[in-house]
Amino acid sequence: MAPRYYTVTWDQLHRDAKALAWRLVGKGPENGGFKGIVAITRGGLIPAAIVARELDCRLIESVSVITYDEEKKGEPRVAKAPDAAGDGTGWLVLDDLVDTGTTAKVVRGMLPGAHFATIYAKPAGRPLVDSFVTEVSQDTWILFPWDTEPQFVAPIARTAGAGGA
Ligand SMILES: O=P(O)(O)OC[C@H]1O[C@H](OP(=O)(O)OP(=O)(O)O)[C@H](O)[C@@H]1O
Ligand code: HPA
Ligand SMILES: [Mg+2]
Repeated sequence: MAPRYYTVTWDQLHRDAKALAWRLVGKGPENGGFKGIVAITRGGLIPAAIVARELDCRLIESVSVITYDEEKKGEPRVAKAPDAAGDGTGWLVLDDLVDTGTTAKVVRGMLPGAHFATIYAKPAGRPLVDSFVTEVSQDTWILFPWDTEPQFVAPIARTAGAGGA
């Protein structure tokens, strides 16, 4: 069956990232706010930039998890560890979405003390996140604005084989 696509525009991403920030404000070291944000590259970078601005947070760390290699499909590899975040206690980890949970499992293993948040969550990965905004079905592929661009589509009349006026 063809996958369902959920297209997210820049406007929608900004709105959803701010909705996530609303859920996170007032959380973190006993309400004083998080020590810092760990962005999971690359998809978490833009959400982290938006949430950092809304939470007035200026300490940003990153972690790079590569979940496939040419040789071994699906073996997650940590290309850059989030050294500044220690065990994650008092830190907020951000990603764009959780799908199977593979990435989240690896990052939670490194940062067990962190609050883990994503903008979008699919059912399989949902148990791994502490906060998220929108659930999408497992068979939906989210198209992010950084992966897409508006393009020309022919008028229906031309694609339906009918002659135009
Ligand atoms: O729950 P999972 O099945 O692990 O899928 C979710 C992860 O997949 C995507 O990243 P990807 O690995 O494509 O790398 P990128 O963020 O650098 O594009 C997305 O940004 C999440 O990090
Ligand atoms: N969309 C984009 N990237 C992804 C997805 C998705 O639904 N799942 C895992 N990586
Ligand atoms: Mg990613």
